[in-house]
Order: sequence, then C-alpha cells, then structure tokens
Amino acid sequence: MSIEAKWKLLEDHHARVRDRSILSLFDDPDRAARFSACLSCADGDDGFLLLDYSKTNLDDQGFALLMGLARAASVEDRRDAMFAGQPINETEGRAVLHTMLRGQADPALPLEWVRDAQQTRARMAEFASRVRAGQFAGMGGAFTDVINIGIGGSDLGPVMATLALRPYHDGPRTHFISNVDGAHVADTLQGLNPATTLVIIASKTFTTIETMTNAATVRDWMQAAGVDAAAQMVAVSSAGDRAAEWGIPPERVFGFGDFIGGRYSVWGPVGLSLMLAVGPEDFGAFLDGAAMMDRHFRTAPLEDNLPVLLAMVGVWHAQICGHATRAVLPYDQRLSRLPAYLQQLEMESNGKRVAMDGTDLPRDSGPVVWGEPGTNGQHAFYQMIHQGTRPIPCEFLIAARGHEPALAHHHKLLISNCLAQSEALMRGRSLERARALMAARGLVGEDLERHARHRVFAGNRPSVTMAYHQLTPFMLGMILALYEHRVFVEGVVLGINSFDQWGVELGKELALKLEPLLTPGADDSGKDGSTRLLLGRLRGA
Ligand SMILES: O=P(O)(O)OC[C@H]1O[C@](O)(CO)[C@@H](O)[C@@H]1O
Repeated sequence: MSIEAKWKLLEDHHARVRDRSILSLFDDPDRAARFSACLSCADGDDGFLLLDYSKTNLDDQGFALLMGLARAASVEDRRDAMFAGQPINETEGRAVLHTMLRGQADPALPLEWVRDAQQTRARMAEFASRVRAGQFAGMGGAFTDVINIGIGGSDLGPVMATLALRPYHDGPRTHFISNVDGAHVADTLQGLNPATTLVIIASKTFTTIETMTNAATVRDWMQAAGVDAAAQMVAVSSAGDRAAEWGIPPERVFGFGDFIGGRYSVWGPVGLSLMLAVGPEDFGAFLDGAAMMDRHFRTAPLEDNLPVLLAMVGVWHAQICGHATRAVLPYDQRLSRLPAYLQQLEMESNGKRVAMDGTDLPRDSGPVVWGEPGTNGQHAFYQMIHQGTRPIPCEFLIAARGHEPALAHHHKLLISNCLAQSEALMRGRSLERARALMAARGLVGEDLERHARHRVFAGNRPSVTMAYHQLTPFMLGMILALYEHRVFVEGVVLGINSFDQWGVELGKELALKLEPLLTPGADDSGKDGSTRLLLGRLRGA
C-alpha cells in the first residue's frame, strides 16, 4: 500500500472517531498502561521517564495505523542511515551526527570523525577544569564570569540547559548575549569585571552578523579597560581560520564538523558554557542521558519507542486532527527556556513547504510550538486552552522530585496543578453541572442559564504528559534527545529534510541591503511604500 493510502486510512479513521469522548476510552481499565511507555534510567534506582499519551483520542486502530505510517515512511531505515553517518541532510550534502558527540559511535563511521569528537571533548574538559580551578585566569585573577556570545543554536541550547541545571552550578557565573539589540550587550555587561570575565564567541560559521557585532562590542569593552581581549577569549566554531583572525590561539578554538547542525550542537563545543558552569562530570552525565535515549531510539520496537510515540502522537494532532499549534508546558521553572529551545529545534527543522525531493508538501508541515512554564501559564493563556474555540494539544512535563527538599509542599502543589490541568482539559464541565453550580449560588431563570454557559468547559482536549523522577543532568540529556529524535521522526514521516534551514536566508540578505538605507539621504526608491514609510520614521532618529 502506498504511503498516501496510509495517510488516507488515518484521515478516514479520524473522521469516524473525531467526536468521541476521550474520557470514554478509559472504560478500558488498562488504557493508561497500554497508551504509555516508560524508560528506566541508569542514574539512580528510581530514575524514570514516563510518556503518557492516554489522554488523546487514539485507540488501538488509530495507533496501529500510525505505526503503519511510520513503517511505510521507512523511519527505521532513515534512523539507521542517520546513525551510520550517511548524508541524510540531502540539500546540504551532509551527514547528521550530533549523536556522535554523546558517544554513539557507529562502527560504520570514519574513525577520524569519532577520534576528533572525542579529542575535542577531552580538550573542552581539560580547559573547563583549568578555568574552574583558576589555573587559566584573566588579567584580574580567576574567572568569576563567563559570557557566551552566540545566537540560535549557538545560544538557545546552552541558555536553556544552564538554567535547567542551576542546582549543579559550581563554576563561574554564566551570561548569554544573543540579540543584536545593543540593549542586550549593554545590560549584560553591567556590573561585570572585564579583567575576570571569560568570553566565548560561539558561532558555527563565525560570520553571523549578530554574534560578530556583539563580539566586537565586548572586545572594545575589554580593551577600554586595558584588558588584552584575545587573551580572555575562546572561539567555538567550525571556521577555525576565521577565529584565528580574531587573534584567538588554536588551543582556545574548539571546532566541530559540518555534520553537527546548529540547533543540535549543545552536546559539543557549543555546550562549553554549560560545562564551565556545572563541570565536566555533570556535563558527561548530560551526554550519557542523551546517549541512553539514542540507544533506546535505535533498538526499541516502534510501538515502545518514546521518540517514535511522541512523534506519531504529534502527527496525529497536527496533520490528521489539523491542530495548528502545540503547547509545551513544563511544570518545572528551570525549564522555562525549553519552549524557546524547542521552537528552533522543531520549527527550524520541520517548518517547510517542500518535501526532500523539492515537490510541494501535500499536507501541513510541523505545528507552531509555544509555551511557558506552569503554573505561571495558568494565570495567562490557559483560559484559551480550556475555553477557546480551537483545541490546542498540550505537552506537560513534570518531575516527581524537586531539588528543594525543604520546599516539598511547593512541589506537591506543582504536581497537583499539572495533573489537574490535563484532567480538566479532558474531562471538561458539562452545561448540566454548570447549571447546578449556578443554582447552588442562588441564580435562577435567564440569569442562571447565561452564567452557566460561561462556566462550561467543552473538555475532550488532548494532552500528553512526560513525568520524570528529577531534572538531573542525565534526565535533561534524555529529554532533549527525546525531542531531537521526535523532530527527526516527524520530519521523515512528512518527507521533510529536517536538517537544513533555507527559510532564514532571505531576511538576512534583505537586512544587509537595508542597513545602508538607514543613512539620512539614502535612496530608498527601490523599496515598497510600506518599507519607505517605516524607513522615513526610523532613519536617523
Ligand atoms: O552558529 P552560527 O553560524 O552563528 O549560526 C547561528 C544560527 O543561525 C542559523 O543558521 C539560522 O539563523 C541557525 O540555524 C543557527 O543556529
């Protein structure tokens, strides 16, 4: 059967079950066990990562059809090709080997790639240890602060991960400058001592305008204070020659191959700021967690395979049910930058309108990903999630244990809020129940009816929940690798190349051409009326 026929079977199935109540599916007493999967981990007796997708409108038939679609799309073959280093990023002619950075060396891989990755990791660890011990210091003594200058994949991963692993910080303070808005660099430098600040310029290409502009500004700041900037700078880049032009010596340049995509790069030198903050050992645990997810992804049958399950539930919601967005809702304050990180990972990877072979995609590409941590979001946009006209599939994340034993009562509230939200989304509140509530408040007649209607929750809104024992470095690694592989599987099923990002080019090109037009008197006659109006207002202000 063709892959299109498989899609059609799913669409037909959805048409049959779309109005059915999710709650009614729990008449099957084994539903929660059958529509969930759990991975036990190696970092502690009670380590686990549970994916519960039972609060969705999937039944046995829908599930089997989704697995059939994944098989028909050759997910297993594509996965094996990725791990074996084949050039699956076809539009750029590159392999995709971020997994190699966490120790998943396939025997098919060229030995020099594997050795190079291992040596770079050893150099990073050695460098981080020397900085943390004060053996490599700034002009004013041991480094108290580290600034990572980068954007996109050279920023979002380390920002998110350093925040997530705050309880493990025992190194210098870390700061991040990404936006070309001078406010970002100005605010970050406030209160920092240039003589005890280590600067990492993180840019795969070493040409990104935001990063190079910020790096030059930070260099000026150091030099104005009489600090030899190059002596306190590190480059993280695939373009070692360009880093050398900055006067950064080779021993402080950490490179990576073009088979490491920007948004998949936190596992290597782009993670240096994280390693400096938490130390090589915890950074190693972060990689080990990801490696464990890699092994699981490579070996588990599709039906029990967490990345495959998460991906296919995503396909069900986005492409079959037609839900255009997906909310990621970590009930974990330290994962507050996870949604932003996932926006790049998922939307830069799968936000595409043509398939790998250049033909138009026959269906929608990946959904809009957005979110905020709970419980904050509950007091902001959950109103719409519960009562808006369009259902929004939600992904909840929650740890069994926090890092603040003295505040265990906070954590109980956090867990109960998280579980209450997914229950409320599914269960809803009927008009009958709302009427009873209003009657109990003494309302009658039209008043009762009107007020009751505002208090109805349609319910039947799908969600998945990821529950894990604690946000350790190992667990963070597992979670991120789970998301990476999920994006990969979704991309394969949609026929997309998840590893290029041509869609970011046009805006960059136009920005370069627009900059000279900001000079007073510049000839902007080639521009459209709107752009000229805006230039007129913004130029020379
Ligand atoms: O690391 P670089 O080369 O500075 O690129 C930064 C980011 O820019 C992008 O190419 C897109 O704007 C991302 O994919 C990448 O993560």
